[in-house]
Amino acid sequence: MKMLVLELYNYREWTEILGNDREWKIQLSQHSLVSKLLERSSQIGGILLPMRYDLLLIPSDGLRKSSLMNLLRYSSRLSPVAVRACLGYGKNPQKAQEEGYKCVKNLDPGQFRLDSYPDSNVVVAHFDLNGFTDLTFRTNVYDSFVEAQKFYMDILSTTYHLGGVAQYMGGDNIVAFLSEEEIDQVASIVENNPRIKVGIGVGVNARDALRKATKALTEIRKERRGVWKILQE
Ligand SMILES: Nc1nc2c(ncn2[C@@H]2O[C@H](COP(=O)(O)OP(=O)(O)OP(=O)(O)O)[C@@H](O)[C@H]2O)c(=O)[nH]1
Repeated sequence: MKMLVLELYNYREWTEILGNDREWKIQLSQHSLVSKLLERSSQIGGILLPMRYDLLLIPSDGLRKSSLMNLLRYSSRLSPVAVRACLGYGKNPQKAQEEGYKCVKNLDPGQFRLDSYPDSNVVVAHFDLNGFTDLTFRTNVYDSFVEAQKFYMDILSTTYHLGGVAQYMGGDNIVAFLSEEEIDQVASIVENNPRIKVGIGVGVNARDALRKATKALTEIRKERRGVWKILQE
């Protein structure tokens, strides 16, 4: 599996020159950059996973090298600091990003390294809590946010051990990128927990897999049965 690792070089030093009244400026800069790179990565069939905001990931199986190179040049124009990036390759998303980060740390600012590797199918597990919006026991916004974050931590730690990379997507939605070998393990996660359901998508690239995972979730809702569903075609 392939994972593009982007690093905003010397990001801490940049934040410090903004002075004490900086947090709003950092948030503005980060969300603006993520928004533009999300759009560009989706246009080429991928998705941006913001992670720490100074270290960002793009699942890259099924994406053209030329498209990734154009995206990186674009990111350099937008970023407040130099960008360096490397395409990592490994047996699962976690190993791929690990290899990518090892490579990035040896690059000069502004340098990109996109070696050629074979493509794998992209597997996305889209997890969702049942009845999240209509649970009346919650008394305020913050309780629902805390519940969603607890759910995120549960999924993050479970999929971590499967070599996955998870990202909170808003509401009660968590997506995890995994290798095809781990699909059966995902099903067992939800079979033991009636509160959650998962749609699994297998695609030629991240956007295709995400679309199928969301479609699988929608079908589970319609059928109102089953806690997991896999869509591959
Ligand atoms: N990122 C993302 N957020 C979503 C999606 N669908 C809904 N949301 C958000 O998640 C919240 C919960 O939506 P749902 O999961 O559909 O609501 P629910 O009450 O859990 O309904 P069921 O899942 O059918 O039990 C919504 O208020 C939205 O904020 C999605 O596909 N992706």
